Amino acid sequence: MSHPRVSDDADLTEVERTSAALREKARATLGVTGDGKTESFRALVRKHGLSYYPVVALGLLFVTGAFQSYAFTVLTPEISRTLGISIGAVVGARALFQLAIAVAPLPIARLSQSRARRALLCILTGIAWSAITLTTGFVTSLVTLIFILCLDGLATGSVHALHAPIIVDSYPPPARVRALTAYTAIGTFGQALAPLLVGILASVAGLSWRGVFLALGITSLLLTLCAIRLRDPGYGKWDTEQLRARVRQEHGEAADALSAEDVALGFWEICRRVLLIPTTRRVYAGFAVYGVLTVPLGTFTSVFLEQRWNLGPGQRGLFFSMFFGIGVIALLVYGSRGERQFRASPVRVLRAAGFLLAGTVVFAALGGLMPAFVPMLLSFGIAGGCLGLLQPMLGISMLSIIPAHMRPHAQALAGIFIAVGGAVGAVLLTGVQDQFGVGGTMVAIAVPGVIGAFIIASAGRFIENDLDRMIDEVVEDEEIRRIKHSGGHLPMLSCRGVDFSYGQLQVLFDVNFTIDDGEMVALLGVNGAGKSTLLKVISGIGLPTAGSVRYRGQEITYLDAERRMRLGITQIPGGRAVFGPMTVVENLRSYGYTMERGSVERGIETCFEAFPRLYERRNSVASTLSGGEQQMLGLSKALMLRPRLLLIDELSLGLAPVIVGQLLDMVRRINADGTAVVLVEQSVNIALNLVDHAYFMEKGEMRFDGRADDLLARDDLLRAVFLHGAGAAK
Ligand SMILES: Nc1ncnc2c1ncn2[C@@H]1O[C@H](COP(=O)(O)OP(=O)(O)OP(=O)(O)O)[C@@H](O)[C@H]1O
Repeated sequence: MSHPRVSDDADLTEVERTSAALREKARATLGVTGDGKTESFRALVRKHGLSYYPVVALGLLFVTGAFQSYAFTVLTPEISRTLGISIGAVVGARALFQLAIAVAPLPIARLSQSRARRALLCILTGIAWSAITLTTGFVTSLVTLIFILCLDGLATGSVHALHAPIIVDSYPPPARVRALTAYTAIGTFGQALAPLLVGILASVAGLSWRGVFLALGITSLLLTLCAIRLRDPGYGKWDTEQLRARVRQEHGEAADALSAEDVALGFWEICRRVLLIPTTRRVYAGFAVYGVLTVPLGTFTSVFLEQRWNLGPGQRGLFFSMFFGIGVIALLVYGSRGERQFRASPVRVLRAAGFLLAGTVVFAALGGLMPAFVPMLLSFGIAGGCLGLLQPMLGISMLSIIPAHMRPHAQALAGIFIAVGGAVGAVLLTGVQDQFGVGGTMVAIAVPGVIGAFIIASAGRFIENDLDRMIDEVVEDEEIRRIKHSGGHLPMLSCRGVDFSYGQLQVLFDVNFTIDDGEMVALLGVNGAGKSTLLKVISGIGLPTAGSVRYRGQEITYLDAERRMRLGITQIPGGRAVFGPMTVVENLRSYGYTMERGSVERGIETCFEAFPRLYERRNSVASTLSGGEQQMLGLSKALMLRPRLLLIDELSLGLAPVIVGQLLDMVRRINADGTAVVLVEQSVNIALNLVDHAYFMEKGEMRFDGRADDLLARDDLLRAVFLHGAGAAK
């Protein structure tokens, strides 16, 4: 028999109780109070001894980032004439620029992953893009233009990855929407100022486009220097860390000095985890449409203004100033209203964002169709107002549901979606321009825009759930630390509230499962109940859509399968768990690829001692082995790796009783040597003979969790197994 179960899950029940008790307080800590009341921004800044500097400094960096881009937008016709390249080529070069912007945030997020040095990265990239803007004045061909634009795009990456997360970490949740809108307002003001400045430099000061870039480069450098005192506030100071403190308060404990866990997710694991959040996915779809709008549309609008309305660079500069200027006004007016909306419910913010996106495209299309100048200006003005509000609204919705240290990654991914939208938009709109002229491009933008608006508004359905999920994750994490610290018992592995879906098909529902060190448990249920899926969630082959997996007290829910294997979790999948075309020895060697050479050979010896039949067939190709021999080979993986936790899926299926007996003896031995075993079995008889503790699943839910003897008394559950004719002999 396996080791007796030490844990009665009381500690984990305590975690769930605390999570439930803290949820409302936690939501308030994250700024969602449900009442929509707000204190003034100034009062909040004073109360918490904060300053306006982060908003202003980052806003200035945002402004300088805009210079190069908008000088380009306004001067597109002149640049294309001087360099002798078509408008299509310029739009293509801009698409590459967007691609560079898209790629850049990823390494920037990576650089700030383990250490909070976001401010430093922002300043350095600010200096870099100032130098690049300056150099743009010396471009002589399409190739150098593309090169410069790509460099600029790479430097601009920090805006996407780091600015909003720094703002969010610099101010407490009740002030965040306003801090973010104020930052966006300063940046948008820069977007309004940049074209105006370009217009003035080009027409009033009479500079060529090259001169304009030189002047902007110097201005950009001076503004960047104003941000030099920016410091990183640290990750999650106002939210996730506050939530942790609340957990400790709940238990009347002082802040403890536990060290951080070392199962930190890697870069791609974080990206994958962010992409699993339903709200985030929809918001990203919205960002893609935002990219279609902002990237190529700016360039086409400039050409549209020249061709349709004969506007020179100065007048075009004025036009864009108006466009973004209205965005600034909208942001200033919206700031506190947005804060109230968010506090009442973030669903409202997302719905409003959907409307605004629809408004932007519809009014931009109308602007393209207007026969008279003033109505055209008015339409674009309204579009500018809507567009200005979009980014902070999408930004705050997304960042509020993502743990602090993952926010740069989330922003970086948003940048990619904007860029992909931009690139697709450039291709589509160039096609439309060829067919229907530049006015047609303005109208064409309405279609994807309205679709994007619906997608964003639909994210509202998920955001409340996703917010609670983040809260639960942090609270649970802190609870576990506390239990560990106070010497409470934690099971070796625990799955709490696990949901899992294959695409749209949900197959696990709120599943709880635990196993102790050295224990052997059975996981039973009819075909299709979700047993194999639960094993996949534990071993990391599948990632849950909700819930957590903890192993030796550490959260591993989103850790790669390979990393889990190195931590001691090994799965022997159901059916033929071998590499068919390889020989027995080659299969054994492949299991040991994480081990040292000497131990691999020793491990192979052990397997041959345990299964002499395998030794006889050592040079045979695995696909020619019998079912029982293949299972012996599969089980040898555990003998080689000596895992802490072994997950075995249907060892006995279709095998003769004598073979099953041999295999099970081996499982017993492995377990007796200290490996905990989860045995998924169709045969109730076999399973219950081996274990003290059993689980029973039905239709994706855990229907029984208790002593194996007690399960035998549950006819209601076991009858299902017998009716399915699953081979139970009891
Ligand atoms: N790759 C997949 N894609 C889509 N659906 C899947 C996939 N794998 C399993 N499913 C579905 O998920 C549900 C649970 O399957 P799972 O294999 O986890 O059940 P099980 O309890 O292990 O059953 P069995 O004992 O037959 O292996 C089933 O309805 C199955 O059809």
